[in-house]
Amino acid sequence: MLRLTSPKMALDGKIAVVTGAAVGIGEAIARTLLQNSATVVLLDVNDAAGKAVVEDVTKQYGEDKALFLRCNVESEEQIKAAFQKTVDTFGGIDILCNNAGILNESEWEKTVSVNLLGVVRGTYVALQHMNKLTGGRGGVVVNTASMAGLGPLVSCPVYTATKHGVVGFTRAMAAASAVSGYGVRCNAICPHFVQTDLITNIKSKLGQFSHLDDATNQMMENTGLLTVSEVAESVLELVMDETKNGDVLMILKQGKQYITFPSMQ
Ligand SMILES: NC(=O)c1ccc[n+]([C@@H]2O[C@H](COP(=O)([O-])OP(=O)(O)OC[C@H]3O[C@@H](n4cnc5c(N)ncnc54)[C@H](O)[C@@H]3O)[C@@H](O)[C@H]2O)c1
Ligand SMILES: CCCCC[C@H](O)CC\C=C/C=C/C=C/[C@@H](O)[C@@H](O)CCCC(=O)O
Repeated sequence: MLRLTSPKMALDGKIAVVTGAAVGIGEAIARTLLQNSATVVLLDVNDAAGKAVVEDVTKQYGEDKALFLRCNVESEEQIKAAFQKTVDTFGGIDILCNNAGILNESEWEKTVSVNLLGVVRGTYVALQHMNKLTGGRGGVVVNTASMAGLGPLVSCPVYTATKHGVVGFTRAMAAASAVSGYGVRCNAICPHFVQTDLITNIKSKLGQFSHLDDATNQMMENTGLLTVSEVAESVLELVMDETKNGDVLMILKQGKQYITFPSMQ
């Protein structure tokens, strides 16, 4: 295939928004998209860390390639403002990575609000800008689910529910978009355990299920930990491969695999 640009230029001119981008998987996603020439807007509630990432990547990729905006994905108002600022500043949105997420089985309603409702809010507001039927130029949404979106994590029933919801919402949105002609692809990643802040001090996050932390820790020991870069590379694959819509990519230490779901026909 004749490449008109180098692979690293593949996202030149594309505008990406990444939620939960200040640290962890989201930061790695943002950096990987920047490495591939996208312009990236980083959204997070951690101002200090988010601004530090932008300061660092600006040295590497130049001015006007990255912007941090404080945005709590629990707030539709803040999401609308951040996305409008993105469009006003850079001219549109081509890529959305709904990545922000927490694990807290005590504050389980907050976990639902961030992990599931935040993905719905982000997708619906982004569609107002990306949908070809309403003046957008199409694009792709990649949602960060989890292996806990494919099977139960015994110590985190609500977290598990949110991630199952992200997988189901992603697949349904992909189908709705394809049938409606929105021109927006929707995919999800399901990583196993990744070395980030989210998996530190697990016992303190399990609430009434804290007595089950041994089971989870044992699973973690058995499987090993993914790096954030390994996860970000999978997000890049789903962004770049325009054949991917409604796809769910499971990411394990020993490799990655697209999930096949039972046919509804
Ligand atoms: N670490 C893992 O083992 C693992 C595995 C699979 C999936 N995930 C998922 O990956 C995503 C990122 O998690 P991580 O491991 O990088 O965690 P992390 O705690 O290192 O980073 C999460 C980021 O999201 C931000 N955030 C939290 N609540 C927010 C909100 N309301 N609005 C905006 N930003 C918010 C945090 O400030 C932080 O910067 C989450 O959705 C998580 O469920 C994590
Ligand atoms: C308490 C830590 C929470 C980390 C949450 C992250 O999203 C990472 C989730 C990682 C692994 C989840 C594994 C879920 C496994 C279940 O699907 C189940 O199949 C496991 C049953 C035991 C087994 O079959 O090995």
